[in-house]
Amino acid sequence: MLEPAQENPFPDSHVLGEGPEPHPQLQPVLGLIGRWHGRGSGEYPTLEHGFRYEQEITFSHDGRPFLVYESRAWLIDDSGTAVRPAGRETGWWRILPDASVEVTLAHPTGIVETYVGRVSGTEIEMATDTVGLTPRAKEVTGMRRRYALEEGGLTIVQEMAAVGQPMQHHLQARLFPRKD
Ligand code: HEM
Repeated sequence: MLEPAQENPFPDSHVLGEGPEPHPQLQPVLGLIGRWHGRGSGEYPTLEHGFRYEQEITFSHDGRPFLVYESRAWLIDDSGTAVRPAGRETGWWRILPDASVEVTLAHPTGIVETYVGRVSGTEIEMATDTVGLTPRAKEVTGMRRRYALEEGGLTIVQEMAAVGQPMQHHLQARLFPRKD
């Protein structure tokens, strides 16, 4: 019997120039690949107070035409001290030959979203196509996201329709590349 491979021969990479060659379809989103870290703030009309957070995102790839996406956020107080973990999500960003994107995201809050969108230059806009909810998840009916690479950073803005409220602002953040 053959010995099993000791190492996965198809590793992910979040560093351009290391690991597999990025698939040519990833050309429009190469600038996203890497690790990002920064701060944001959020609000929603059902919440008494707005909030501030830090966020870490990793975009990686394994040579196929999709990005592996993971995001973690934690709330911070006015002095910047970490308070508690907050939004966390993971998923896949399929990049199609016409620079359209199809994204699937899963959340620990019982929510699964699919998005459709488009890359235009250094900007990606997407909106939910479907939202799946487990029986006790909060009622989220739609989300819109905009990711923009500008001035060496990544700006993210998210709008949400949820808990009986129409589509409106929930989050905005500005992230910068991490060196590790
Ligand atoms: C950076 C990511 C995110 C952060 C830091 C964040 C933070 C928050 C905070 C602090 C609250 C107030 C309730 C609480 O204290 O937990 C909240 C409420 C909520 N968030 Fe977010 N959120 C994030 C992403 C998302 C995403 C991706 C969704 C939907 C898929 C979402 C949906 C909601 C909903 C439905 C509520 C409840 C509103 C209510 O019941 O009044 N959030 N969020």
